[in-house]
Amino acid sequence: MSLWIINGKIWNEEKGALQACHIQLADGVISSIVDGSEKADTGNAEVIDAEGKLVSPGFIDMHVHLRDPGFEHKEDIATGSRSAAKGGFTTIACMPNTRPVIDTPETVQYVLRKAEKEAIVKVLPYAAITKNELGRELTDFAALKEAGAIGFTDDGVGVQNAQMMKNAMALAKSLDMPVIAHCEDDSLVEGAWASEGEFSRKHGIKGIPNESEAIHVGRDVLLAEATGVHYHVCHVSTEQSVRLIRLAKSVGISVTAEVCPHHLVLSDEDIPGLDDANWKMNPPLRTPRDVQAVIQGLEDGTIDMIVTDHAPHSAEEKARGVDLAPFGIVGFETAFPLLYTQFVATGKWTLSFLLKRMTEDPARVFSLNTGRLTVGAPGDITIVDLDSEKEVDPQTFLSKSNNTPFGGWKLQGWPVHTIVDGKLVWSEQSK
Ligand SMILES: NC(=O)N[C@@H](CC(=O)O)C(=O)O
Ligand SMILES: [Zn+2]
Ligand SMILES: [Zn+2]
Repeated sequence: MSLWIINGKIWNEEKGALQACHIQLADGVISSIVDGSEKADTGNAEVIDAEGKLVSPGFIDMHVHLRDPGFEHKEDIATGSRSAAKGGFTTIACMPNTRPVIDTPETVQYVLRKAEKEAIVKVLPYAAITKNELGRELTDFAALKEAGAIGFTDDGVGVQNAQMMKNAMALAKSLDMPVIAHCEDDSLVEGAWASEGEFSRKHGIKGIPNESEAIHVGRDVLLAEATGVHYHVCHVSTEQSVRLIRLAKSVGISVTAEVCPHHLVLSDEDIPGLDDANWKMNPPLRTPRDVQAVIQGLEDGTIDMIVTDHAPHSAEEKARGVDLAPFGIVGFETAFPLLYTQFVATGKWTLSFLLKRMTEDPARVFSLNTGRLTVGAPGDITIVDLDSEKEVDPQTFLSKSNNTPFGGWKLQGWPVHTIVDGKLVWSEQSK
């Protein structure tokens, strides 16, 4: 079976421009790329007429929450994967803060088997650093790796004990596996949900200080230096963290980092008030100065990639009020149009800059065999209508949850087809 994508446009790096082309996919891989001025010999193959739309490597999201097992009222592997496909993602890496926590080989296998049966995109599971993410006892890293985990993280909470983190890093290093860290010192955060800044001052509420994140980043880059592990920082949100990662990279420490669309686009000063928990996420929206610093960090290569941290929660849970509602927002179905509209359509970034942070760079950092459009590469492709403009309507999300602060935003550049291993898995027309 072969599939042709005709009349699309791919980014040509040398020319710094989009170039017309036809792409053939066969046996799951990209089998030929033909210049758009030539005629594609499609024979009796299935054909997608991309009509001048962007043909990109499928987006890769190395930080997502699929909530399966245990919290399937928020999301499950099937719906999470459909939501991802609609956002143009073809590979997603899911976090272990499920119930049970993904801390045994059996649970890793559960995720992989269910993904094999029900997911329409590639799902890569992380396993927990500590049992039940309680920070007390390391999991069996060797067995978890053997079962198919791609890295270790206690995302959702920070590893509070430095010796525990150092032991985890040494063990991960011996297995050639990365440690992925949610950086948060609990003692500095207690009871707060918004950042220390204009918003917390105006409303007279306790703020989360920037050091709560950066103190772990500083500790961990030193531990990464001591152990030699590949250390990856989750959802970087502060100026201080960016500074520490930049310094660590400059002295050759093996550190990489990610940032979320919401931390690039929103600050605490955008939070409308105290009655909408769709503005509550972890890390919190920081000050405009931090937003500028994470943008700068991404632009100068300190931060390697963009991830959504897709964190679905039910409407009922989010309606409990800002103090009681869980932290987190969904991200798959708004990520690309949000960043395209804010940074590419405004001329701040080139299209290729954005695409690389969502394709090539995560693939490079996590050694994934995908993320590029070359003959022989897996047929993971996203087709985007860069001209289409649409309002974000959370009610139309394929995710089970619709906890987003971006409802009603008018955005440009919506994915229209998603192809995984040469197979069309989602189309705008099919909804
Ligand atoms: N980001 C969030 O606000 N929430 C995440 C946990 C996490 O990513 O730390 C969740 O699991 O809901
Ligand atoms: Zn986290
Ligand atoms: Zn997360």
